[in-house]
Amino acid sequence: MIPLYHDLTGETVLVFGGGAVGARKALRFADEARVVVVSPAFDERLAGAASDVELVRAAPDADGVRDWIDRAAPGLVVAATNDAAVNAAAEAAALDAGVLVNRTDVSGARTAGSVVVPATVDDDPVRVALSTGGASPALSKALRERIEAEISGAGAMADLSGALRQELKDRDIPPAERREAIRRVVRSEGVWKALQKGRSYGRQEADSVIEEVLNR
Ligand SMILES: C[C@@]1(CC(=O)O)c2cc3[nH]c(cc4nc(cc5[nH]c(cc(n2)[C@H]1CCC(=O)O)[C@@](C)(CC(=O)O)[C@@H]5CCC(=O)O)C(CC(=O)O)=C4CCC(=O)O)c(CCC(=O)O)c3CC(=O)O
Ligand SMILES: NC(=O)C1=CN([C@@H]2O[C@H](COP(=O)(O)OP(=O)(O)OC[C@H]3O[C@@H](n4cnc5c(N)ncnc54)[C@H](O)[C@@H]3O)[C@@H](O)[C@H]2O)C=CC1
Repeated sequence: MIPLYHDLTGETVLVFGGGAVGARKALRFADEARVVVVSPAFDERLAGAASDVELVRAAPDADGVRDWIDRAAPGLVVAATNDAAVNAAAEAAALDAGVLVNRTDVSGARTAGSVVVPATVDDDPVRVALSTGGASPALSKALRERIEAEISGAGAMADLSGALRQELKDRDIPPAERREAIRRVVRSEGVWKALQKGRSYGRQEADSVIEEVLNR
């Protein structure tokens, strides 16, 4: 499996099963996509939340699942019921329709078009995705918690170094120096520390790192 980042803006994600797992996936995808959950019952996190998730009370059988996929024209189907036959039908129908599918009740062998949801750490615009290839989701979660602590502040660093990188380009600094300067900024403990106090402190510290490289 090759990890890719997929923009689901403007797409529909169709989730079968509104239990704990269906709810978790639905709320995750609702950050970006339109989400529809089809299920006879809903986890309280879905039922309670005044969220953007559309709840449809129904318990389609294998054929019904196919109809739902045809009508909703989703970009991604999530099979998260506690009925393996319904999940299998959702997977088959999605693959027939050329739609990506996340089967939540199986690990291991995947077919083309089937996707796994990784554990993620988000510090916008930085995003880490982590998978164990389905071997141990609990380990994905544990590693995610470690990485969360490890990369705290990465979003601010991405914003700052992204801006500096553009400024150096605009100043026509030769590529080799530009790269060296940016590489030093993102590795500088001083800049990371200063950024915790605020962007302008980080900026000041980064400027001195950059000047040191440019004045060599
Ligand atoms: C294959 C995959 C398919 C998919 O869902 O995409 C899948 C499958 C299964 N998960 C199961 C169980 C658990 N899943 C979690 C947690 C997460 N599971 C997630 C992803 C994935 N789970 C995909 C592989 C990811 C990878 O490659 O590592 C995460 C990362 C993302 C998310 O779901 O949001 C999220 C952590 C999010 C976070 O916190 O960051 C926990 C931990 C807990 O609940 O504390 C447990 C209980 C402990 C355990 O069993 O490990 C079972 C057995 C069910 C049963 O026993 O009946 C199956 C089916 C099977 O194994 O057959
Ligand atoms: N991928 C993951 O991270 C994990 C996956 N699982 C697997 O995911 C599945 C779901 O787990 P939970 O949410 O904990 O179970 P759950 O029992 O809490 O939820 C299942 C939901 O599916 C609904 N449902 C039943 N028949 C349906 C149908 N025909 N159409 C639509 N919805 C239907 C039920 O009403 C219920 O709301 C289980 O099979 C489990 O093995 C479990 C834990 C983690």
